Amino acid sequence: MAPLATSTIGYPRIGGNREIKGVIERYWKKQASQEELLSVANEVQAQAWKDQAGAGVNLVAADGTLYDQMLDTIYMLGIIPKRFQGKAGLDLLFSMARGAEGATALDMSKFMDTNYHYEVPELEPGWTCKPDFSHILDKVLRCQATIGKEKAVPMIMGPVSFVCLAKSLDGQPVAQSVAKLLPAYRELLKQLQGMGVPEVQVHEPYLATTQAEALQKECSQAFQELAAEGVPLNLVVAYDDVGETYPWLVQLPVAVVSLDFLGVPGAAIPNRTLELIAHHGFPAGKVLGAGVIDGRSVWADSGVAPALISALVSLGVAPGSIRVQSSVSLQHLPIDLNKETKIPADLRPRLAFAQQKLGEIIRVAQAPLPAQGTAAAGTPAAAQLVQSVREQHCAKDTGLSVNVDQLNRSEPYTQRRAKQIQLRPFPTTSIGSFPQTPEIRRLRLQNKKGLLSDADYAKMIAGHIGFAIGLQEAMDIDVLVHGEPERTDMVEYFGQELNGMIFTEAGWVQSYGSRYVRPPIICGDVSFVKPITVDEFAIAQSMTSRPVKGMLTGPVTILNWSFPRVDITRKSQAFQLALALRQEVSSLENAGCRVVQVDEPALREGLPLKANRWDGYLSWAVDAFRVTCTTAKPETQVVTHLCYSDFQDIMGAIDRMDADVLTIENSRSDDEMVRALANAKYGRDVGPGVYDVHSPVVPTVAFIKDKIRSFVSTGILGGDTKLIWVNPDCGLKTRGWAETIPSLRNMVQAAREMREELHGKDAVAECKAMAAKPGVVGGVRATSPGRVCQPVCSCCL
Ligand SMILES: Nc1nc2c(c(=O)[nH]1)N[C@@H](CNc1ccc(C(=O)N[C@@H](CCC(=O)N[C@@H](CCC(=O)N[C@@H](CCC(=O)O)C(=O)O)C(=O)O)C(=O)O)cc1)CN2
Ligand code: MET
Ligand SMILES: [Zn+2]
Repeated sequence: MAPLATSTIGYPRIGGNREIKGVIERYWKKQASQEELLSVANEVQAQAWKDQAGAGVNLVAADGTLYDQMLDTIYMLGIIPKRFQGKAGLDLLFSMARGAEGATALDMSKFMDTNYHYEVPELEPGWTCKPDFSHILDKVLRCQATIGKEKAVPMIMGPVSFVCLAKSLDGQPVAQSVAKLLPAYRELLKQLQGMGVPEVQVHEPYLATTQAEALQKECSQAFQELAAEGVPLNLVVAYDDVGETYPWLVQLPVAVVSLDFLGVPGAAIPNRTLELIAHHGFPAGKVLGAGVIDGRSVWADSGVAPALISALVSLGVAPGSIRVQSSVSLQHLPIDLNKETKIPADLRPRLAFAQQKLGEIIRVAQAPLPAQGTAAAGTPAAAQLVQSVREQHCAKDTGLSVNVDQLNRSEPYTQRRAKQIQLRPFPTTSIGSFPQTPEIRRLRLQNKKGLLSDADYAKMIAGHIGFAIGLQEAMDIDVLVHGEPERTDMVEYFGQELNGMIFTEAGWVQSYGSRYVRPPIICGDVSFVKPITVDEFAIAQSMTSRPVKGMLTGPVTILNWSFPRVDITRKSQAFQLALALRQEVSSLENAGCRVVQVDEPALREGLPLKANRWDGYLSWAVDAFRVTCTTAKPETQVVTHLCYSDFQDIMGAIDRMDADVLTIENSRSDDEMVRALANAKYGRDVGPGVYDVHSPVVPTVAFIKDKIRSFVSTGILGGDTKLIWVNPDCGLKTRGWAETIPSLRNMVQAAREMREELHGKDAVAECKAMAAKPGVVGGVRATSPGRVCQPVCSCCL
């Protein structure tokens, strides 16, 4: 029997040795010319296409980007916000991504439910489309020249997803905006057809969301028009099943429908794609792009892919119209397992990175097939088939349960808060990381290469911690951080220290632009080995009598930013992580830590794309966070940090986290979250970010004071403004000291002035009373056990 056809729908774009990062960062520093940049980029793309075609894939997506595919689409369509007009070429592209003099960057947002960020298009009032197809056409030409015309498939972001993932500032309905784009898309398709492409992939990831159920009219209209150009279209919907849209989606006038059969690795509720086909059938005459190789998981296929393909054939889909491909673009995976030298031998055969996934695609396409059509769609036999695939291949719950004590702190906030550190109004702090300077990175590299001993490395790190502490004291910050210099990354670092997780040496995955991560791999039952963060905390606390925060990454974020197991559920893994991190919280407490911060920036991105699965996710995700923290004594202040705003719709879950202090990214969302917290009558300490950490611009004192005033004006905390913390939006690791020092200094000054302005005499009296209490030395309380650390503001000294 002839093997099935094969295709790819996206591949890592960063280069086997992170060539794109290297050359772009040099270009930004004016150390590489435009010619060099483009020549490296072309070489990286050609290599990726050759790797895919060389592995035997029939149809290869002409992927490749310098920064982000959505940014490329914005550029291609020429939907340029006014503030960038007048710019062109790479200057325009990078200005939109990173901002320029007088023009703030486009917003960045999480792409679907991944740790990849895309540049958010802006549809300004009166926006127009002035397309420039030269780059995409050039890319397709190069791809054709590299692997042959019959294999090179252009890929574009579809018009519906483009509009729905954009910021619609003109208030126009989706249909109208899509209609405005269609002439440009049609023109592009016409030109591509002229180049003799076999088909065009139109990626519409948004159609995997619940919101897409309401977009039938928009999609029909769009695809009718696009199909009129005559070039075969491949509608690619990845990241989940298409749910309720399936019956009309498969009838759209496209030649190929590419679907994701796997969804999120480790999901408890199986992806419904097979079920939908078993129920409704798949239209004859169309090709099914069967995304059966898991593009989100580093685990090698354990048999689910051939089982899914066999099921499709049994359900009557003709083998001649099935294509084997990955469930989502392989961009979310590291490139090559062969680059790793330290993966345990027993694990290696069970893993597959992007390159190895290509081999799996080919193998599955060659596997023997059952007889066609033995279980007609819509019959009990079809349902039975789906059931059996599920039973064999779905993640299992380990039944790990947590008891009520582990879910609740011993005292409610109202009772425990008074036992925790008491600070002046508008206390200041930061989110954790300080600039990861080239010097720190160099130390780590030297240590890795064996040129710097572990002991010397630790000493140098201690020096950086000392610098951070001294600086914060000098700036009069209230609650200090050690600065996280020892961490490569907030998730990778924990992956290196916990049982059941391994990390890679070169397993880079693009997070945004030129910033990459090496997600750890959860490969067994996760458990605590020994304290992870205590040494650095203790060094920091020994240098100051002000409270230093213990700094942990929460269980949900570690899970969402790692490659999870696929044999047990995400929930089971989250609880394992929580029980391990819980011991870290205790270890910190035992070392004298009075404030523990448990970061959960990825809590929101883990939300399933289907709204009806939100409650299930939030229930275990928040429980896992609680299990981590409930071991804390009432006296210990638990802080959490969330970024990426937009929590209005999960306010109940945020409240249920029961953190004593909630710090949130805020400055780019116009206080939307602060208002939402105020409206929800959120009742615990909050620290909305007062300035954007993604920009090198130093915020002025006046700017920050305005921010604080705006928080107060929302009526948050029922007007009890003393519990409003003053902190930046997020960690400062990607910033330099040159802007960090003046920014923090202005932040402290702004807090000081606002304190005087709004709390005036009261605040001064309180500080004096506090200074008079036993244990307070020179305005700062000693840190002997049982005593509360309490810096007192300068007005009382
Ligand atoms: N996992 C994760 N996801 C996240 C975030 C996050 O912090 N972590 N934050 C949000 C934004 N995402 C981000 C992702 C990456 C970076 C980032 O700074 N990445 C660094 C890499 C960080 C790192 O691991 N650095 C290593 C250095 C690794 C390295 O490149 N070494 C060089 C040599 C060292 C050098 O010359 O710099 C080499 O081996 O060749 C270290 O600190 O030791 C980068 O791409 O530049 C920032 C934000 C959302 N998602
Ligand atoms: N503590 C972490 C930091 O400051 C939190 C980052 S959230 C992406 O970097
Ligand atoms: Zn953050």
